[in-house]
Amino acid sequence: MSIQVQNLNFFYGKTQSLHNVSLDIHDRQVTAFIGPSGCGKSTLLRTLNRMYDLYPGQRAEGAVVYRGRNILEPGMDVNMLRAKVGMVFQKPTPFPMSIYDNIAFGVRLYENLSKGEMDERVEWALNKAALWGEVKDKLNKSGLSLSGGQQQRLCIARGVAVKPDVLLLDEPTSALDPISTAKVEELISELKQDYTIAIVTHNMQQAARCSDYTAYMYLGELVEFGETDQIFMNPHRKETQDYITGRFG
Ligand SMILES: Nc1ncnc2c1ncn2[C@@H]1O[C@H](COP(=O)(O)OP(=O)(O)OP(=O)(O)O)[C@@H](O)[C@H]1O
Repeated sequence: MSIQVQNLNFFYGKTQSLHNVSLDIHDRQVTAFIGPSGCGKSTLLRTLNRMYDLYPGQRAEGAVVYRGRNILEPGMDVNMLRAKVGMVFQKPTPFPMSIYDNIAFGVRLYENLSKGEMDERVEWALNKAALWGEVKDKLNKSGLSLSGGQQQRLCIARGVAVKPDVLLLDEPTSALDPISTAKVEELISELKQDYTIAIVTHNMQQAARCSDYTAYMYLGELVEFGETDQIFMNPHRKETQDYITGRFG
C-alpha cells in the first residue's frame, strides 16, 4: 500500500520541524530517510502513523494520504491506523512477558483467534522475522532473555503479526552489533515482498544497501528524493552530493 505525503508541515509547539515535505512512499518498496541529526527524519516517520498524537503540543498540517484518505484528519481511527502502519523503534522494546505472548498480545487486540490459530500466527510471525529457529524451543521464556539482535527481530515479528500493510523502522539497527545488523537488513529485503517499508537510518551504507528509494533531508526540508541508485550515484543537488560523499554532516 503506498502513502502520499503532501505539503506536510510539523510543529513541536511553536517550533516548526518539517517544512512542506512532499513525497510518495511506494508500495512494497523500501524508502530510506537520511540526513544529519535533527533534520526531521524521525518526525517524518512518526507522522505516517500519527505516533506524535500521543504527545501534547505536537501537530501536523498538510496531508498524508493512505488508502485514499488523509490520515491527519480528525475522525481517523488511529488504533486501526497503527495496526495497519506498524512501527519498530531504535531500541529493542520487548514487553516483559514470554516470547509467545510478545507476539500474541497485539494480535489479541484486533482478532479473536483460537489457541491453534494463535499458535500458527506466532510461528508465522517468528518465521517472517527469521527468528523461529532460534526460539521455537523456548517460547515460554521471557522476551527479555533474548540477545539485543534477537529482541529486535522479536519486535519486528510483533509488528508483522498483526498483518500490517506498512512497517516503519526508526533506526532499527543502531543498537545492534554488525552480525545482528546484517540479519535485520536481510530481513528488510525479504519483508518488502509483502510490506511497504520506510526506514530512518543515520547509516548511509545501510540506506544504499537496503532501500529502493532515498529521501535526503536537511533542516526539516526534503532536499532530494529519488531512486536510491540515482541519489547515491548521480545526485541532482549539490547538497545531497556533499552529504553522501561525507563532505558535510
Ligand atoms: N519532542 C520534541 N520537542 C521539541 N522539539 C523536538 C522534539 N523532538 C524533536 N524535536 C526537534 O525537531 C527537529 C527534528 O528532530 P528529529 O528527531 O525528527 O530529527 P532526526 O533527523 O530524526 O534526528 P536524529 O538523527 O538525531 O534522530 C530537531 O530540531 C529536534 O530538536
